[in-house]
Amino acid sequence: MVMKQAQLLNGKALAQRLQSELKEQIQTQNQFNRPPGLAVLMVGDNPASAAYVRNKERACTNVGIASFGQHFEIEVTQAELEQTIHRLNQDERVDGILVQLPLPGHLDAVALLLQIDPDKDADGLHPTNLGKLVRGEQGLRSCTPAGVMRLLQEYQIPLKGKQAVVVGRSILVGKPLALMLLAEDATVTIAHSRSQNLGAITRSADILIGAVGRPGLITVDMVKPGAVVVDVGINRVTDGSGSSRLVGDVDFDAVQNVAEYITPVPGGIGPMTVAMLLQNTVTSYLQRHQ
Ligand SMILES: Nc1nc2c(c(=O)[nH]1)N[C@@H](CN(C=O)c1ccc(C(=O)N[C@@H](CCC(=O)O)C(=O)O)cc1)CN2
Ligand SMILES: [Mg+2]
Repeated sequence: MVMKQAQLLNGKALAQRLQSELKEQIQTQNQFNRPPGLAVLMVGDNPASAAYVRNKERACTNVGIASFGQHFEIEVTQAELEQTIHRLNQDERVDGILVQLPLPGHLDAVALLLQIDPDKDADGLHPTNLGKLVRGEQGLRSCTPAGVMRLLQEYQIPLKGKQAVVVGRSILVGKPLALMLLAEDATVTIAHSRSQNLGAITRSADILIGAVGRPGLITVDMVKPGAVVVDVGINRVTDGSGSSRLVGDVDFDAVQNVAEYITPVPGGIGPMTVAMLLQNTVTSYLQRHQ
């Protein structure tokens, strides 16, 4: 039997297009006599975080957003970081501030995010912006879930009345994504690594999102034929020969034979996260001048 392969939801291509559009928008509008500005705060030397921060800063340069990022030694105190955020809140050149997560254990990320001016909250993680999402009001939206929604929209995936299952309940992805799907009239279930009968839940999904951070969590028997499968997991795994590669939470090779659409890792939601961050920064830039 010839199996029909799923169509790829190409986040990398869409992210590149969105970046080109933002670049043009920034070049042609430039109405405030300065470029938009983004400050990425990074603590310590976690190699994955350092790579993401480099990605973000490179993307800023590409589209014409000025970077005001700072890298701190792992010993930095909560007070020092809070002072930096307060200074950036006051800095007129800065439209977006984000704290790269995760932070080392001695720092309180929740308390830190609370210090960011909600109008400069490029990651959409301040309680004010999360509260606006819960209430269905406009506000800055978290980048990874916003990237998922934008990619689904691009491929005109119908959401209204559909069963969406989000596996993962993080504040960065699972919870906000569930609310965004709900706002589009999907019927939403949040499951997680402790859910009983996970396979039975995921098999009910027309739209299945893997967002736990565990390689191979979503196996082919857990996917309804014809489902749209979005893989938010980004896991670096090392194979027997010692070389490492990135995989998501979904067993891509098997699942692509039953799904209708699927996101690859890499090249799916990761690049969309960066594109949404740039977009949020430009949105703040425009709104701060209104
Ligand atoms: N403050 C935040 N921290 C973290 C977030 C976030 O949105 N805000 N998300 C993740 C990491 N992340 C951004 O920070 C991120 C992860 C991956 C990518 C990406 O483009 N991945 C590429 C592959 C890159 C590679 O080869 O290593 C892809 O998937 O194609 C961008 C951003 C945790 N922390
Ligand atoms: Mg992310």
